[in-house]
Order: sequence, then C-alpha cells, then structure tokens
Amino acid sequence: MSVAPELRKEQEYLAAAREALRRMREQTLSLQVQAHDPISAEHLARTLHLRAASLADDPTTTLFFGRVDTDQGERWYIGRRHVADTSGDPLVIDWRAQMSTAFYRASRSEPMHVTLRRRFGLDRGAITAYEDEHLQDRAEQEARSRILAEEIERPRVGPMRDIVATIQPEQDEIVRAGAEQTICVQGAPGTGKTAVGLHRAAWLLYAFRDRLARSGVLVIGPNRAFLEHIGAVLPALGEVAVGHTTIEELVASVPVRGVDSTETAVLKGDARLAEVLRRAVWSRVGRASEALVVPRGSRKWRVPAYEVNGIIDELASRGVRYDAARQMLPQRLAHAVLLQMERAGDSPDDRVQDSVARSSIVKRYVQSLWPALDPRAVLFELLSDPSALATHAGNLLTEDEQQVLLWDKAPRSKGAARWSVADAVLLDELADHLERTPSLGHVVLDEAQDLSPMQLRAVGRRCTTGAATVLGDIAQGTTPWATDSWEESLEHLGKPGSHVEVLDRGFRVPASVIEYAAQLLPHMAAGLGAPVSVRENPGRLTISGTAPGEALARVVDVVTAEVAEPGSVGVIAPDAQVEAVSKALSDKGIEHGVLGRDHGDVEHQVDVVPASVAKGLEFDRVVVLEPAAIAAAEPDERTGLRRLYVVLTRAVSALTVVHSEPLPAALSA
Ligand SMILES: Nc1ncnc2c1ncn2[C@@H]1O[C@H](COP(=O)(O)OP(=O)(O)OP(=O)(O)O)[C@@H](O)[C@H]1O
Repeated sequence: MSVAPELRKEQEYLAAAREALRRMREQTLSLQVQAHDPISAEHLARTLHLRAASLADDPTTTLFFGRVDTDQGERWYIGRRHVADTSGDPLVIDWRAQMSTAFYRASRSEPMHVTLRRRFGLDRGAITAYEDEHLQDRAEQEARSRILAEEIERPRVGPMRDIVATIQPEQDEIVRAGAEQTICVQGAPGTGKTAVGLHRAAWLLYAFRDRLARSGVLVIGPNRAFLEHIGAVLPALGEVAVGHTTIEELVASVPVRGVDSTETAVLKGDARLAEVLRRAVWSRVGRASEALVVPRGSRKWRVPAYEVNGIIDELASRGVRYDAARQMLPQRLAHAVLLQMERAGDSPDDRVQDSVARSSIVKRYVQSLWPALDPRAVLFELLSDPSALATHAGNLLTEDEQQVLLWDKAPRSKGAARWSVADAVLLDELADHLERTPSLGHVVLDEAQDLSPMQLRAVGRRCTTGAATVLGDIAQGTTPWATDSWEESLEHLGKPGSHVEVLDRGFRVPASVIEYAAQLLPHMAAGLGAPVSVRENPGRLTISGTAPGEALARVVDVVTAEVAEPGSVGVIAPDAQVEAVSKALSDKGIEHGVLGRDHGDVEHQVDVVPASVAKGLEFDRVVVLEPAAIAAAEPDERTGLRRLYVVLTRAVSALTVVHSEPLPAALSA
C-alpha cells in the first residue's frame, strides 16, 4: 500500500527518534562506574541502571504523539520523554516541558505563535494518520478531533490509561498550575478529574523534581478497586514513586473493628470535634502548686511554683506540639536550677544542667505536670466518661450530642475498644497534637466530596507545607457527611480560599447516557449541571424491563452478547445481589471478577461491581441491575439518587438498564 509522502516523512522522523533513543541508552550502558569507594560505586551503578531502564523504548507506543510548528520557524515534536540527537539537539520534547504548553493550549483565538498543530493517529507504536489544525488560518473551520474521539472510544482492557496525547486546554491549565497552588476541581462524571489529577502529579514531579521527590506526592482515592483502576497511570508516565492510598489506610493507626451508627459517625466527623480533642489533650498540662526542689551535694535548689508555671505557660503558647514541649520542659527546669546556682556564686557548666534535667526528681516532677499521653487513652476517656466529655465539649456539643458520642457500653480498657473508621480519624487528630504529622509535597485527593470535615483535616495536615489538588463532584456525594460546599471543604483542609475550577466537558459518558442520568440531578443536586458530552457518538442506551424473577437471566443474556465485542463490561448490581449475579454468570460459564472481593491481579473482561464500589470506575459497556434497589439501599432518598447517578455514569459506549422493579420516579419520566 502506498503511503502519502507527508505521512512517510513523519514515520521516518519516528524511526530516527527511535534510533536516537537507542543510542542514548547504549551510551548510558557503556558508561564505566568509577568511584572512590564501594558505596558510591553501588549508588552510581544503580543510578545508571535506572537511567538505562528509563531510556528503554516501549514498542507499543510511539515516542511522540504531536507536533507544533511556530511562526518563528521552530518545529517541536511532543512525546512522553525527551529524546536528543548526537549533538544534544532535541528530537522529541517531554510533554511536561514548558515548550510543550503551546501544543495543549494554543487556540484560534490565542495561537501562541503556533501555525500548525499536528496530532498523530497511532496504532501499536506506529504512526497511521495525522490531523492538522492551522491555528492562524482564519478560513479554516474548527473541527472535532477524530483522534480524540478514537482515543476515548478505544476499547478498554485493564486499568485506566494516560491521556498525555489529548489533554484539553482547560485540563492543561489545571495540570500545570503552580506547585504552591491548591486547586479544587468540581466536575460532573467523566469530565477527566481523575485523569487531570494524575497528570498534575506527573507534571509537578517533572517541574519540581528535587523538592517533590524528597517530600513525596500522594494520591488518595475512595477504595482499593479504584486505586487498582488508576494505579497504572503514573508508572506509565515514568513516575513509580507516588503513593496511592485510601483515607482509611491513611489514618490506620489501630485496627478498625467497630461500626458507628450513621448519627454517631456524622458527629465524629464534625469539625467541632477538633476543638474537643484539642482541649482534651492540652488540659492534661497541669499547674505547679509546689516548688521543684533539687538536692545536689549538701545544697537544695528550689524553683518556685510561680516560676515553673511561667515556664509551662511559655511552652504551651509556643505553638510546638505537646510531646515536643514536654521534652523541652526538663531542660527548661534544669536551666532555672542552673541560674540559681550561678546566682549563689557557683559556675556550673552544661553537663550539670544535663544531669539535673535527667535526674529522677525532675523526671517525676515533669510527669506530674506534663504527662506522657497515648491518643487511645484520651479518646477512650472521652467516649466512655460522660463527665470528661462534658468538661471538654460542654459549650460545643449539646447534651444529646454528647450522648450520641458516648459508647452505649464502654469497653473495659483502651486495649479492648473496638475502634470505628471515624474513631481512627479522631486518633489521627490526637496524634497530631502530640507530634507533628510530617507534610508531603503534594496530595491529590480524589472523590473529595465524600470526606467529613475531620477526614479533610487529616488530609490537610499531610500537606501543610505543600499543596493539594482536590477533585470531586458534589452530585456524587454519597456519604452522610458529604459536602455541599467546596469553600467549606477547603477550609477544613486548611487551604481556605483556594481556587475552585469547574470542568463541564464530558469525555467518558456519551450523550444519550448522560441525558438519561441527568434526569436525577434536579432531585439530588439542584443547581449542578450535567456535562456536555464532547463525543459525536451518542452511545447506546437500552432500558430493559422484565417480569419479576427474570432480571438475572436477562443480565446474563445481555452480558453474553456484550462479551462478543472487545472492551470491558461492568455489571453494576445492588450490593445485596452481587453474589447472585456472580453465580448466574458462572453458571453460564462467563468468566468474571467481583470488585471489592477479588484483588486486581487477574484481569477480566467482565467485572461484577457492587453499587457501593462503582465510584470513579468506568467500563466500555455497563449493565445496571435494578436501579430502584440500588437507590433504596441508601439511608435516604437523596443519597440513593446520588448513588444511582454514580452508577449510571460509568459507561463509555453503552448502558443497559435491567429492571423488574419499577424504576425510580425521576427516571421513568
Ligand atoms: N483529554 C482527554 N483525552 C482523552 N481521554 C480523556 C480526556 N480527559 C478524560 N478522558 C477520559 O475520560 C474518562 C473519564 O475521565 P476521569 O475518570 O478522569 O473522569 P472523572 O471526572 O474523574 O469522572 P468521575 O467523576 O466519574 O470519577 C477516562 O477514560 C479518561 O481517560
């Protein structure tokens, strides 16, 4: 088959870039390790090995996916990594480099000197097509990108992919926002929030490598199934050192064995608890009523109580943590003793101060005034002792609220307590009073609408010296404490007044499906708009009613037909019916995974997904079983409809709703 000359030229350029990359790798491999000592030699060898590994060519992707020509006569190829020729001139520019910005952001209204933007159509590492935009040609019509549509519709197998080739201008602005800037992104389902957050992490690590590689970047998501879904994106972008965790794992200092009622959990997540805990910790600092008396030789040295209290007040008001101040107290008291000795004409040195500070008399005195604390002991007392709780919560929580917090039946000891998820967050807050939680360089917080104020504080203290990227959708909030205001959430996170950006172009969900799901919005998140699908393909929506008792058989029929096509299939069912669905599929010999139960080490084309686990996931084709039961499983109507909205917006190409029960009123219109 003959290839158009222009396409052939690009293919040749790709071949030359591949060759250059091979040379760069060979050069690295041929470097001799020369070092003065074995430790440096080992370090150097490891660095070279890592560098050679990073220069390996991946035959399944191309080295570049785009090109820009500028009105200054430059031409840049944009790719996943930097490639240079033998004289060091760039053949391919890293997508994260400053020069690549124009590729993503240039527009007809603001061409940024770009005359031509070329996107490449790629197939297994080869260039098969290209698409041109002449941004300074007024006569040229703006067209929808076929390459973007094909990229989104390319069948999914396995975990989420990166989007470096097709990041959109509004997304790029967020990806490359300054490192110090905390940004909150409100976006309807499928507007690319997760994708943007992950690419932002990769960009930050590139642009501020030294600082962030040391301090660390962390991605926080709603559950393990979600983390497995997104876990391959950053490694594919060359970033293997970014941690991925859930909020529960983040604060897991104790095993969680208890369950709170909804009312209790909501109250434990309330920001007022922060003040209750602060008081509970700092009230442990006592007042001296007796002088400190330190015998040394034949003399006794006295530090009067008022002076001790002066030292305590000063330490308590310095803004240092409880434990740090506690550790300073013996030295401060010993210093007061030292001053007395000097006043009496002695000339003691530092060693005397040290030995006074370490003496058992001073230790005991300090322990009585500023005792060592265990967060579990503090919380145990608050949750089991009404009078202790009243002392600290008196003017903050009503008596009824205090009753809600107290254990119905207090455990015998802190060791016997069955801590709940919400308790673990409180223990984390307490631990931070004792010892400062180390701050990371950047935190990407996904599905942030579901976090309680106390959970947001837990995340916030992990980025006090860094910034955060906060991603979410208020309409998808399904916890009883979900937020209705990003401004409030950002305050709890410790980043008040941060910028809130709205993404409203939908990449995942095709028009027919989003219109169907959006019928729910006025009933559960009035004021929030549905995304506008960027896709020309309207997708396929099928509502399939069955006689009672036949829904499962219908699901099996639909899945049987769906697996014949390439791409992933998700069967989202009410949690209570997951086992039945799994069994029905197995009975028909349809291989599948069950999310939330299996670990993602085996890839399945079909996954059965409990409705409570579906958040953040996506599948080429989705089958939703019994929407009414999915909604009814939640504690209230609003949460039920929100859960349903999440579930109905997971499909990239087709959604089939199977129901024998009547549909919720909002959907049957
Ligand atoms: N610029 C883009 N180019 C190609 N694909 C994109 C782009 N932006 C987003 N996508 C794709 O759209 C899908 C939805 O993106 P993502 O999961 O990030 O959305 P989200 O806003 O986090 O959705 P949700 O609120 O449902 O969790 C993903 O498959 C993602 O790769």
